[in-house]
Amino acid sequence: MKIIEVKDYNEMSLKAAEYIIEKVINNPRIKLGLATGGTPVGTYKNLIADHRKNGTSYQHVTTFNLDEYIGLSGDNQNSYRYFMNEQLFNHIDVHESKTFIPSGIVKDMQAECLYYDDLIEKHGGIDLQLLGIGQNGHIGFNEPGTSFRSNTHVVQLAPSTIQANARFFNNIEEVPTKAITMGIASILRSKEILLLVSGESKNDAMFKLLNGELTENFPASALKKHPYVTIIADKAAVADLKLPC
Ligand SMILES: O=P(O)(O)OC[C@H]1O[C@](O)(CO)[C@@H](O)[C@@H]1O
Repeated sequence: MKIIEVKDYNEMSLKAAEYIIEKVINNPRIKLGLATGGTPVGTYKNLIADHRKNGTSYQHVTTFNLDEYIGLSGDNQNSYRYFMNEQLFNHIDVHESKTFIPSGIVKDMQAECLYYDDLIEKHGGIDLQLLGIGQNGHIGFNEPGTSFRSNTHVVQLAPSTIQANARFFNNIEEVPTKAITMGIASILRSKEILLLVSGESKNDAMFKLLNGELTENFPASALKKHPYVTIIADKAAVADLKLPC
């Protein structure tokens, strides 16, 4: 794992955007794996600013998001489809038909899970997967205890995740308790992974990621098995941690 330490959230967001832009310029047909949550918002802002200023085009780019809440349709303001439209897709020239997010409202969720992994595979796989990390080490919505062999699946969200994500809802009761997420194996099939980590609240997760063992009790530790992982972490996230040189 390569670790890039930066000053703060803004620098992390800028560096991450530069990283992605370079990949898009080098491969205009790139398949990007995208994430939601607070962490990538600044990165998306920088991608939009660059698109407006320098004209980086996403016309031929295909995107796959990690996860979606069960029960929320795309026009629900708390759905991840809505989030992605608002935070990125509506502001760049990506084709809507090339932006994929698992559906949280179809009747047959098992079929949707199989379909999503299949869809990614049919597109030749994800070239670059952007990730955030939960305080409990979740990646996507893969909570502690998730099998490293998991493909896209339906999950029961951990109380700590519901609590952490309640800030986006009117009250905690509105936070869905289930989600559909790419599994750990689905994520690890990406050719390259870019993990963003910011803030003191992620310090403990960073410590476990760098110093802890490979264990399904800490989902992000699966990233140790991947040959091409870059982490961009800010000072608060790595404070007092010994970083490998
Ligand atoms: O970026 P945040 O809001 O801290 O969330 C961390 C992770 O948890 C999730 O919100 C749950 O999937 C991810 O989207 C995100 O990467």
